[in-house]
Amino acid sequence: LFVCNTGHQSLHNSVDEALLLKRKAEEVQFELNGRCIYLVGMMGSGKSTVGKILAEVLGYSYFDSDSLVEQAVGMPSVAQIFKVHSEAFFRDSESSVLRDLSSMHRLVVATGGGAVIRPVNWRYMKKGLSIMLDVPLDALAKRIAQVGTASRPLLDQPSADPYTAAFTKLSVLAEQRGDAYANADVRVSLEELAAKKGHDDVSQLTPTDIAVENFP
Ligand SMILES: Nc1ncnc2c1ncn2[C@@H]1O[C@H](COP(=O)(O)OP(=O)(O)O)[C@@H](O)[C@H]1O
Ligand SMILES: O=C(O)C1=C[C@@H](OP(=O)(O)O)[C@@H](O)[C@H](O)C1
Ligand SMILES: [Mg+2]
Repeated sequence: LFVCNTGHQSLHNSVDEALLLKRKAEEVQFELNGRCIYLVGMMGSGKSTVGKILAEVLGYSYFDSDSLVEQAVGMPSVAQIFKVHSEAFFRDSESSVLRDLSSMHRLVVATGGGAVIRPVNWRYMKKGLSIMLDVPLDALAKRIAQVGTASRPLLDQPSADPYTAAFTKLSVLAEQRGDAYANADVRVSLEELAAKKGHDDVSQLTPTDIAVENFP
C-alpha cells in the first residue's frame, strides 16, 4: 500500500519496512501537530528523495525549494539561474520561497544544501521541525558522480572527473557550513544508522531506512 516508486526504482525494500514507516508516521503526527518538516543537508544527502517519502507517509504536501525558485524566477534550472544571474540572486529568491512556505502547514520541504547559511532562513525554518541528513562525503560524491554535476553548479568543474570535482568542493563546503547545519533540531547520521543495522557501508541504507529515522 505504501510502496512508492520513483520511476524504475522501488524505494521500500519490503512490505514490513513500509508498515514500520507508516506506524512511526502515525506516532509522530500528534507531536508534529501540523508543523512543517524542513530537510537540510549537503548536496546529494537525499533531501529531495527522502522528503517525498516523508510527505507521502505523513499525508503532507511536498515541496522542493529549488523547484520553487525555478518557478519564481521563470527559469528551467538552478544551474541556469546561477549562470544568467548569480548565486546571490538565487539565495535571495531561496529566502523569499522559504519565507512564503513558513506561513503554511503540513508541508515537507526539501531545501537546497545552501539554505542553512543565511540566518534569516533559520527564522523561517524554526517555525517547523528541521532535520539534517548527515551523509559521509565520499558517499555524497559517489551519488553525485552517478548523476553528474551539471545540475549542481557549485560542483560543476568540467576539467575534473565528477567524483573528484564533487568530493573536493563538498569538503570545502562541509567545513564552511558545519556550524550552520548544527542548527537543525534533529540530526540523522547515516554512519550511525548503518552501524546500528549491521551494514558495513552507508550505501546499503535505502531511502526508507533513512525516512524511518527522521521520526524523532
Ligand atoms: N539512500 C540512498 N541511497 C542511494 N542513493 C540515494 C539515496 N538517497 C538519495 N540517493 C540518490 O542520490 C542523489 C541525490 O539525492 P537527492 O535526493 O537529489 O539529494 P539532495 O536533494 O539532498 O541533493 C540522487 O541521484 C538520489 O537518487
Ligand atoms: O548546497 C548548495 O549551495 C546548493 C544545493 C542545491 O540543492 P541540493 O542540495 O538539493 O542539491 C541547489 O540549491 C544549489 O545548486 C546550491
Ligand atoms: Mg534536492
